[in-house]
Amino acid sequence: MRLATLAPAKVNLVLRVGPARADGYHDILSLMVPLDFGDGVEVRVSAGKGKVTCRVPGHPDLDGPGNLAARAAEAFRARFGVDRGIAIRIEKRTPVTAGLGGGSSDAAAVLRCLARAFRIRDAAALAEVGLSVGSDVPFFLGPGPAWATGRGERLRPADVAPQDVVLLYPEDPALAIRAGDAYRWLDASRRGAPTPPPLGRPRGIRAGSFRNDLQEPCLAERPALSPLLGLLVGRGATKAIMSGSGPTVFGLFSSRGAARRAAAAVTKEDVGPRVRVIAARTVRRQPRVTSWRSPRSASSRSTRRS
Ligand SMILES: C[C@](O)(CO)[C@H](O)COP(=O)(O)OP(=O)(O)OC[C@H]1O[C@@H](n2ccc(N)nc2=O)[C@H](O)[C@@H]1O
Ligand SMILES: Nc1ncnc2c1ncn2[C@@H]1O[C@H](COP(=O)(O)OP(=O)(O)OP(=O)(O)O)[C@@H](O)[C@H]1O
Repeated sequence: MRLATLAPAKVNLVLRVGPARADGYHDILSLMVPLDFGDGVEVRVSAGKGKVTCRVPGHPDLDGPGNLAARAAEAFRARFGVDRGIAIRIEKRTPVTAGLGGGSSDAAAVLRCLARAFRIRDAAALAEVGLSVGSDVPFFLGPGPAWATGRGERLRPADVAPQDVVLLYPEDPALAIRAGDAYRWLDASRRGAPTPPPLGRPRGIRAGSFRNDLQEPCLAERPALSPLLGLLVGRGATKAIMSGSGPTVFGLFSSRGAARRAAAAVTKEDVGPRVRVIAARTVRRQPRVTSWRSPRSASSRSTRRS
């Protein structure tokens, strides 16, 4: 059986971060929204016993068992007692280590495909498997925009009208930021400072309240990101913030046309040759899974949508 879906990138419109917990993670309050671009993920389930394999054409560093998508498939097999072979192929379009949740989304896409293939309807068990792979994975298993609390695994759907955004992703590896470092820098910046106010609860969805607590410490460590935020505002963004643990920054625009014009107006002279500019839109729903069965096992419906 062959299944395919899109693994959307995400932005955090709000990311508030509490103090470090005893387990090393932080409680967050985040408004997470999928985008209309991302990776293509294909999963082939063999008829008999087999291994998990993972290929990412053009990204040999992401091939193999260490890929979050492969780890999700292994965790799925262990949790649901599956021993069939699973071959994963990822068409990588989302920038890597960008703060756009690419790896987590690939992992969730594989879990969505496998849940469909093995008729798993226990959403809580699937979310647990996802969380064992990463804090952002449960969000990508959900239906769409959501307020995330806890480590990111407690989700409440949010009604977010499509937002037009321009992303600026600096490709220079010296600017990459690992999520653990971003949280550590925040903790260090808060040492000796007054205790931050409690995280509060999900609130109304207003551009004025969009903010990211990881931004300030990340800009202190990566000063080259500050001009990118200024540039987005200079090109008409109503607000510009960093996504997740960065280094991607994004600006919000009043329409798709305004976002496209702003993206086209950002030149290499403005940002240098190594900043990728992407005009995108937030979406209300995660993409669907499509499946094909081999002719022998096919029922009367050869292509179905969930
Ligand atoms: C920055 C965000 O992308 C916002 O959505 C997420 O909080 C990070 O999610 P992720 O990349 O899936 O992160 P994980 O792989 O679970 O964790 C990587 C590291 O980030 C830190 N981490 C992550 C999530 C969280 N709520 N608190 C943390 O302190 C921990 O040091 C952890 O070891
Ligand atoms: N399928 C995958 N796609 C991208 N990165 C992956 C994948 N599998 C493993 N990785 C590794 O995971 C790390 C984080 O990559 P990813 O692109 O998910 O970061 P991110 O966008 O910053 O994530 P987040 O926003 O969830 O913190 C990278 O070091 C990368 O090598």
